[in-house]
Amino acid sequence: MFYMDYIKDKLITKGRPQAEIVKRIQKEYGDSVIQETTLGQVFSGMKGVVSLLTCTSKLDPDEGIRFRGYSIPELREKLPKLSEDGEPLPEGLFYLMLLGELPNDEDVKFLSDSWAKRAQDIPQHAFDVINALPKSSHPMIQFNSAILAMSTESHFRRAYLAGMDKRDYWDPMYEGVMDLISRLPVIAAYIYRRVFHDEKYIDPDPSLDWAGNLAHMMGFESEEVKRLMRLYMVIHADHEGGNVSAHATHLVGSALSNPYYSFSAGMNGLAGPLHGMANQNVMHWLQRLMDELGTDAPTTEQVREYAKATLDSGRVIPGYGHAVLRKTDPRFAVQLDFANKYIPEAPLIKLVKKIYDVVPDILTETGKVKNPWPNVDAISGSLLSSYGITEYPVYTMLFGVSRALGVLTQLIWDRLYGLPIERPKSQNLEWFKDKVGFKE
Ligand SMILES: CC(=O)SCCNC(=O)CCNC(=O)[C@H](O)C(C)(C)COP(=O)(O)OP(=O)(O)OC[C@H]1O[C@@H](n2cnc3c(N)ncnc32)[C@H](O)[C@@H]1OP(=O)(O)O
Ligand SMILES: O=C([O-])CC(=O)C(=O)O
Repeated sequence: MFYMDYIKDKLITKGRPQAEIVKRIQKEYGDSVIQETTLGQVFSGMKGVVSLLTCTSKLDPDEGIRFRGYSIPELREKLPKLSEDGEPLPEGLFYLMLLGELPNDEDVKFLSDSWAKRAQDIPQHAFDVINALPKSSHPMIQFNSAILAMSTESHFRRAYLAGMDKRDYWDPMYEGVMDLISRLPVIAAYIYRRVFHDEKYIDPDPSLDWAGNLAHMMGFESEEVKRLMRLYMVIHADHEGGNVSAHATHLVGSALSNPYYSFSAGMNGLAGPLHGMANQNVMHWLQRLMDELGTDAPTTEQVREYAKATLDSGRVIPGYGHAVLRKTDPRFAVQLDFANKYIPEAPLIKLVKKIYDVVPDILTETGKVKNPWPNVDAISGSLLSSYGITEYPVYTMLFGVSRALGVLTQLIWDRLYGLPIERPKSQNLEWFKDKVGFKE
């Protein structure tokens, strides 16, 4: 057993009975049919196939994400903040996802302090690995290389090799997850300053909260940027279990890979243009539009033509569409609210709104896009950029720092539940043809 803090104590008190339920339900109801699966679902990326047990958050196609039952507007109201007009602290969301209950100010302070302390012990070789890469390599390459390099510190790997009882795996997993989450902002800020600010690094300030400290280490001292960073870190944290980064983390973790290996797998998925990298691609798409038209305030007709040209050339419009959502993403809506409140005149925000007016109709006209509405990525980069974080290539990395909160919390719960290795069945094309009676 590792050092017992009160959060761990609460976790195991809640976790043991839940683990018992998982075992019992599997034993008593293992043969119950819960769903039928169509060939269309398999061939369209397993959409709608219920095949994962995830407790941290749940996605409704119309309402969007709820974290342990709480929507984003509810979180903004109920989670601890540093000031009345501030945004909720990501520490509080982590607490909620881990324990299923709302934290108080002391809980959040405990996590801020604990993460600040754990962030001090990053092994030098994690920075050496980053420095060995060309600065021109994408920040996600540098970020993920550092994550893998830090796996030398894995408590889980050591405990496993030492022959730990499998019922206790959650414990070193918790320790590794806490270390990893605490260290990601330091790594991300280091990469940002290395690539874009002449290697002029800024030391962490342990008196700051986790997201505030990230803004500080990146070189942004204003309360406004810190507030935005807290919001960004909260809204990107989790999107139930089936999205690529969450699923990849869970899948690799199911082989009892340590949290660093598991999270690294998730980050490789986040770096794909249809997932987290869409936030950077939105900015390229907007930039090209402004360059081609020579204005940051195009007309409706100009945006329509530009969007149509994108579709005609066989590309997707980044920031629009979703595999599950069927309405405007509430994460888009909350960022738009934020922008309307604080920076309504920012040219990029006006452009985002113009695109929102035009693109859904164009996507609907294709007759095939299931969700023509904007997702989180349609605005996040424009918001960051309007606040001075103008370097697009770091946006997915910032998304990754936030995503750690949800997917790594779930990894602790995976080990608490005692979930086995994941191994779905695959079949070749002949099998599917036979199954449905397909004739050539
Ligand atoms: C944090 C996140 O990961 S949010 C998502 C970020 N990704 C993006 O914004 C990229 C743009 N969006 C997309 O590519 C898609 O909407 C995805 C990847 C998000 C979802 O994909 P799917 O679930 O397969 O979407 P859907 O079932 O609606 O796709 C049907 C067709 O519409 C197309 N389509 C979907 N969204 C778009 C779009 N934004 N622009 C153009 N075409 C689109 C698909 O490419 C597909 O075309 P095809 O039949 O010729 O292959
Ligand atoms: O849910 C998804 O598939 C993609 C997404 O929006 C996320 O992971 O945040």
